[in-house]
Amino acid sequence: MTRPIVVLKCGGSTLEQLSDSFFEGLRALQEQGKQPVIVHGGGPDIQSMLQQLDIKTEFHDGLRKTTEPVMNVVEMVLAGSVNKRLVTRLRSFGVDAAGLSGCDGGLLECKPISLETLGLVGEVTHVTTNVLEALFLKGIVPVIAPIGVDKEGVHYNINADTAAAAVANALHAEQLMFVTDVPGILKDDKLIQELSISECEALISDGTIYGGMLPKVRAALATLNDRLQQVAIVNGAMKQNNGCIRGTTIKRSLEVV
Ligand SMILES: Nc1ncnc2c1ncn2[C@@H]1O[C@H](COP(=O)(O)OP(=O)(O)O)[C@@H](O)[C@H]1O
Ligand SMILES: CC(=O)N[C@@H](CCC(=O)OP(=O)(O)O)C(=O)O
Repeated sequence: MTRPIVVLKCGGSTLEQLSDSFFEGLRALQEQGKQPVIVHGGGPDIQSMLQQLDIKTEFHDGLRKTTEPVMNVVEMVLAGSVNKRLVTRLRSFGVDAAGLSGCDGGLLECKPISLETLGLVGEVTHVTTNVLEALFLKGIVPVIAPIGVDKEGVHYNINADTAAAAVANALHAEQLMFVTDVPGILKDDKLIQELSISECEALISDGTIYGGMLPKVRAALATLNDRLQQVAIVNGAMKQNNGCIRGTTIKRSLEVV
């Protein structure tokens, strides 16, 4: 029997600020018999490398238009430096972790969203979980860079929030948490602790939820199901209180405790 799966998406905005208690909390999860899986972003690191190389990029609806030269940088940064830095930090806290990208073991199969508008940006069509299951047997925490591969072997750039949601769905995760650089969903600078699906939709419509928060909330809404009744958005830099970080919980039904 596989342990209950907890998928944590660590945003590029927060990777360098992750608190010691975040890593201690992760170790505590393992000690409680849970199997953490990490999917990470790396938007700011990609941006800075593209600037150093003087390669221009543009965004459409929060997604980076990915030409071939951009893709080379995205893969180098995400599957290379960001992934390995995170694995090293986890291991320094006694969490046995191994890094992989969505190409390894055919983990994230994808197809282009729109070659014309977005270039090599992929949407996940299938998650091949074999390689993850092999790591689970050894109690290793997979650390996944959101690079996908299509049937022809072409590599794609996948938004890390949507990659995390696809992984959570495929693994029938018990918990999905988006770890980011804000305390949760804010309205007029105040944290909203709980939201229903319809309240989220209203906050998207009135522009309260915008930019980088949009793919997180959309991914959360797409992932809620009978098994996964709630999704959390939390700040990775905050000190945890008894393994628990306050943030926003998006609930399928507000009656769920
Ligand atoms: N209602 C909101 N509450 C909080 N943050 C929001 C909201 N709407 C948009 N944001 C933005 O979303 C950002 C988080 O998304 P992003 O920068 O993509 O982070 P990550 O790298 O963690 O995915 C916040 O820093 C904030 O600028
Ligand atoms: C298609 C697309 O936009 N991909 C993202 C992948 C990284 C990511 O999602 O990183 P964050 O979680 O830090 O935002 C990008 O190129 O920036």
